[in-house]
Amino acid sequence: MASALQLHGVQGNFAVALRRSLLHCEAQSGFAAFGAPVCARRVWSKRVAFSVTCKAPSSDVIEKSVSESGKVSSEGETSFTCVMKFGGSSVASAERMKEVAGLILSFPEEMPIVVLSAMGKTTNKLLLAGEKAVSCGVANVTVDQLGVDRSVIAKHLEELEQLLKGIAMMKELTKRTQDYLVSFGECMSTRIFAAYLNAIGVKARQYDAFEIGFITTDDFTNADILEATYPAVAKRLHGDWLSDPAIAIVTGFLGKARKSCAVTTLGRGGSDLTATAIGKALGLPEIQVWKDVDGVLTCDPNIYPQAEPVPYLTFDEAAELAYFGAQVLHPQSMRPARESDIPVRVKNSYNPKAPGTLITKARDMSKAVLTSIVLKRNVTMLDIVSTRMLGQYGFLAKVFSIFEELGISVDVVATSEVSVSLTLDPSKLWSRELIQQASELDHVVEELEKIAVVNLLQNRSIISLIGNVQRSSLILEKAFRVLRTLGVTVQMISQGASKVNISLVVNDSEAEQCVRALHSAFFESEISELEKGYINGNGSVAELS
Ligand SMILES: Nc1ncnc2c1ncn2[C@@H]1O[C@H](COP(=O)(O)OP(=O)(O)O)[C@@H](O)[C@H]1O
Ligand SMILES: N[C@@H](CC(=O)OP(=O)(O)O)C(=O)O
Repeated sequence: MASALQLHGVQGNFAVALRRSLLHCEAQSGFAAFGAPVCARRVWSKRVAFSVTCKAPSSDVIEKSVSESGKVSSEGETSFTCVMKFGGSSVASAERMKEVAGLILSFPEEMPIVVLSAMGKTTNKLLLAGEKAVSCGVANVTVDQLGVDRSVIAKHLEELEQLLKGIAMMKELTKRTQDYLVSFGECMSTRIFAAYLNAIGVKARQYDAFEIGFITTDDFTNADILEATYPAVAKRLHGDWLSDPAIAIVTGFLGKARKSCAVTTLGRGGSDLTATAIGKALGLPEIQVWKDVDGVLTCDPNIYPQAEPVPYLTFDEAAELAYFGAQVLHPQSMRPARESDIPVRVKNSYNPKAPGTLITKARDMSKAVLTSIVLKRNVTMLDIVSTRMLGQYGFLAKVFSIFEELGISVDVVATSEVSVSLTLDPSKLWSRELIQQASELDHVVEELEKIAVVNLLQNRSIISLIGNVQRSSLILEKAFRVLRTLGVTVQMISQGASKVNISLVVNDSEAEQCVRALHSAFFESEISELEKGYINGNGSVAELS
């Protein structure tokens, strides 16, 4: 290992620290304004050959676990330089896979660990196939188009067929079986991609996450990664690299349940979390998530196509944005990156030159007001008013203990001495089902009615204003002027717990119009004078009445 360090003339620890501080400077100073962050990466890569081995921040963990295997020196070095995650939209077809391969190879200085999602909408198709117990058949076509031998996935296609027959016979699809079923999507996309890289002469090795140490809870369809994952994954990837270097192609989204040892999934969009977890495990200098948009945008482009990329975000902003419904990032994906302080770059695989979004621990907030607007639809809200007199202590404790007993998580909360309004989290599959199951909601209400008068309000939306809450007066003043103009009544507001988010609850039917008008007011300077008008659904400006 020492020879690698001598060869490049850079001490591993120093290399990581230097690259991190460059990224930090970029976030603090808006360095990207002088050129895309990718340019900064290239400059850096030229100055310091980036195949340099580097000591990872979590090296104490790696050091211990890997040295136990006798495969690595006590330095705990790794030669992977970054993790690159490509989502379903990036690898939707054979053509796209070729482009992604070209993109990876366009960074010759990088030795990436590549995390892949299932191709295109495969996960949805598998879920549908599970429901209908019929086959989806997308993978065979791709294999032929890439010139990859069908044997690469033949075993999986056979198994999948058997599984679907079994489901059809049993007429039952449990969450555990559902996870096993959708795992075929990632298992096949990674095998196809690795085979393609090898076929074009680039050495690649495929890994199933559940075979290399991704240990999770047994919460099928929404499992959490357990701490034991990090040393295990580091040991395996690192050890393999040392004995036989190759680009690693890892299945996103999947894990292995600690108790049952069955395949689990990390919740929809979970490959982002796989990528950040690998970044943390190996202490890599950067985590890249490649999407089909130019980074994290000022709002969902499906609601408002004029949404703009946000160049810099903090982990806190990104986590809040993801938690409150921005599909672009998995809700838990920022956790490993934040814990190990590894920058995350969100890039567009369809437009690699676009700078994307750089997510770091801190950024220059001196000019920041609003960063992004996020909408979470189909939320259930509860107004709970104590039946006791004023000054009743223990009321909130009782309310929340009921939610704890019933295993329901709560999003936004606003309280007074004798009442509490809150929204129920629809992001987890089980709670989505819960919300749909009137009988279970009735049960919640029944329990709460023992201590309070309860009003159940459905079809609500949470609009989250992510940004600099230090400027909350300005944000609220602007936001409420917009909403007043639209004639929208805000049913709940929450600010305080989070330093980067103000949440407003409105009716579902009004929410999209509110987001468009708020976007116009906060992000489009030429029409930001609220008094002048507001943005209609089609993007035109309407006069105020
Ligand atoms: N604030 C936002 N910024 C960027 N994209 C968003 C935002 N909100 C919603 N999206 C949607 O998220 C999509 C990207 O996320 P996702 O589909 O999970 O990507 P991938 O499958 O490539 O990982 C975009 O195509 C866009 O439609
Ligand atoms: N394929 C899984 C996991 C994933 O992360 O997908 P994507 O990266 O395409 O959002 C899903 O559709 O949820």
